[in-house]
Amino acid sequence: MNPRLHAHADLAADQLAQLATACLIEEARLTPKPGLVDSRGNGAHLDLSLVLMERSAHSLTPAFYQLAQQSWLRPADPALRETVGRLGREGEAQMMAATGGVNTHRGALWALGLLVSAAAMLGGGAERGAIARAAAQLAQLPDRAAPRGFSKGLRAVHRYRVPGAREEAQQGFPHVMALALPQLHRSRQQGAEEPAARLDALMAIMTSLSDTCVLNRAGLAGLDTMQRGARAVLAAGGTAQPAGRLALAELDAAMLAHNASPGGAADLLAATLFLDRVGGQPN
Ligand SMILES: CC(C)(COP(=O)(O)OP(=O)(O)OC[C@H]1O[C@@H](n2cnc3c(N)ncnc32)[C@H](O[C@H]2O[C@H](COP(=O)(O)OP(=O)(O)OP(=O)(O)O)[C@@H](O)[C@H]2O)[C@@H]1O)[C@@H](O)C(=O)NCCC(=O)NCCS
Ligand SMILES: Nc1ncnc2[nH]cnc12
Repeated sequence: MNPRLHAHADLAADQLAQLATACLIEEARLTPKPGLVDSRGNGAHLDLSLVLMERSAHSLTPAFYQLAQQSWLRPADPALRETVGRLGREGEAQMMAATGGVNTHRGALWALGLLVSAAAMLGGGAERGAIARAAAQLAQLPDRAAPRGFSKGLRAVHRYRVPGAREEAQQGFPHVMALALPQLHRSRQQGAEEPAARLDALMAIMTSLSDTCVLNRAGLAGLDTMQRGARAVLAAGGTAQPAGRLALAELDAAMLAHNASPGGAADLLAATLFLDRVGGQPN
């Protein structure tokens, strides 16, 4: 690469990494989220806190930067997939070191890592649909260096025969593209303040996601509670409306009663905030 292009790629990689980190922090701070860590407290989690989530988000900035830099203007091929897999695993190790071994953002690193790579593959200026499709192409490629073995997500995917984090990415992030982004833009257009529009986008994801975090902690009953509760919030006019706010409080109480936390949905909200800002005009 010539030196000027190199400098441009470095700057763009830095911007993508800072944006991805900011989206993680904005997701974590958004309040009130049902069952999740937010500015009020730890939700259904004993080992997580807002301070830890923010430390974790910052620990991932170098990984996002490396992912963007190494993916700059490259095609989705097995060589890039293996590089992205290696950088993802290194990023996860950094995150675990920063949190003392607590899994804060594994799913978020997966989703945002692929999207950061995809945005860089397309040279930084692509529209969000193209970025999601490029991320899906990467996710569909085999990573020969990936260790095989047990994960809590895979256990839920097999036990309940549902799609998990892998499938969400391989399908081009349908919960982000078809549900959360349209809801975010609709709520803004209807006059909702930004936090309410973001909470509505989270609700849109929760109406249909098979969140393996919820399944592992609370089974199909917990997942049903999450999906029905999120639908009730949106049917009541969303979180900008008093009735929607009441339905959200009921959903929070129900999630806590199930000891359930929609960590996968929270990751996809961060991905939504990223694509909202990186991928062009509202659709
Ligand atoms: C593909 C990987 C994400 C691995 O996925 P897998 O399903 O095999 O394994 P998990 O370790 O369970 O991670 C999946 C995480 O994805 C989030 N998630 C869940 N459901 C969905 C869904 N339907 N769609 C999208 N995303 C989803 C979720 O992440 C959040 O929850 C985490 C907390 O989870 P956990 O520790 O299980 O839960 P707790 O209840 O807190 O635990 P206890 O208190 O009970 O102990 C938190 O991290 C959130 O982020 C799932 O956990 C991916 O890791 C992978 O293969 N990476 C390889 C490297 C690579 O190729 N990277 C490329 C891009 S960088
Ligand atoms: N706010 C949050 N609370 C709990 N788990 C999460 N995973 C990602 N964001 C989260």
